[in-house]
Amino acid sequence: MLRSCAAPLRSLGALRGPRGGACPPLCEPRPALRSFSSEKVIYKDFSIPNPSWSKDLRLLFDQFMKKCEDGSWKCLPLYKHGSLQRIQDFKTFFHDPKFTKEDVMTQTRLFTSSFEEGLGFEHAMFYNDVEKRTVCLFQGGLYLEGMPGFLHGGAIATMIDSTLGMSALIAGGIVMTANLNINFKRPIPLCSVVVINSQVDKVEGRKIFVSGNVQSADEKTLHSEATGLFIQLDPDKSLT
Ligand SMILES: CCCCCCCCCCCC(=O)SCCNC(=O)CCNC(=O)[C@H](O)C(C)(C)COP(=O)(O)OP(=O)(O)OC[C@H]1O[C@@H](n2cnc3c(N)ncnc32)[C@H](O)[C@@H]1OP(=O)(O)O
Repeated sequence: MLRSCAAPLRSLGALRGPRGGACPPLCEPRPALRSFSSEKVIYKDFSIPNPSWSKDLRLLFDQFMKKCEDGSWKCLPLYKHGSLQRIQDFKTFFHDPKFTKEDVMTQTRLFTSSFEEGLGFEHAMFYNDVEKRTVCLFQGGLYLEGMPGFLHGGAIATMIDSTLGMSALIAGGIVMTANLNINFKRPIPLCSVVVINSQVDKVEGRKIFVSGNVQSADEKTLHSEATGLFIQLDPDKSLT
């Protein structure tokens, strides 16, 4: 029997905005309670400003929060373990305890949320349902260095994958990246703030085509352009 795992993110209650009641005032911690087996664990939402955020990042964040007020944009929560419902969906349909045991699963962390404050991927994501666009505000920290003083290409690719992936995830439920193409056009200085834009271009069956770019906060520099193909997972197929 085909089990549907393609519930759009919005119907899973993971999107939040001031009107929706889930986005609390700026700069307040937004803890979430998740139960894992019989254990209750408190998770912190990492998409809120912290002291490592530069003025530019705070300014952009505030601008996007303002856009959330009329409901056109939603801020997306970021936990060390990813979107809670998505985790459960993936686990239900695709996690194989043969490869990763339950006790190990309790210790995992979402890659982009695994650095200490300010040293890694400081970011916040916003989504516009009408335009099918996801925007990520990203400040890459000191531990993401590639060439001296600049961000590592892999770190840039990670955030592009995450942002384009979020667009695909919202459109198609549980997806994985099948293909990601990036043209790196200008390097990104460490600790600077960039805006990653992404939108769903086309959906063909289980294939979700997404494109995007990375721009400086003042929109004067185009750092990268990217396209991605994300595949909606088939619950009748094993991943391994
Ligand atoms: C900040 C925190 C936020 C958190 C936000 C998090 C967002 C998530 C972003 C991170 C996601 C990742 O990095 S995921 C990690 C990296 N990705 C992976 O490890 C995936 C490894 N690959 C796979 O497991 C598999 O190839 C799949 C699941 C992608 C597809 O396998 P499948 O389900 O068997 O599908 P399959 O039948 O092969 O293909 C379905 C259709 O897609 C086409 N297709 C498949 N692959 C390709 C391809 N590379 N290029 C072109 N076309 C392709 C096929 O031709 C077919 O077309 P047609 O015949 O139907 O026309």
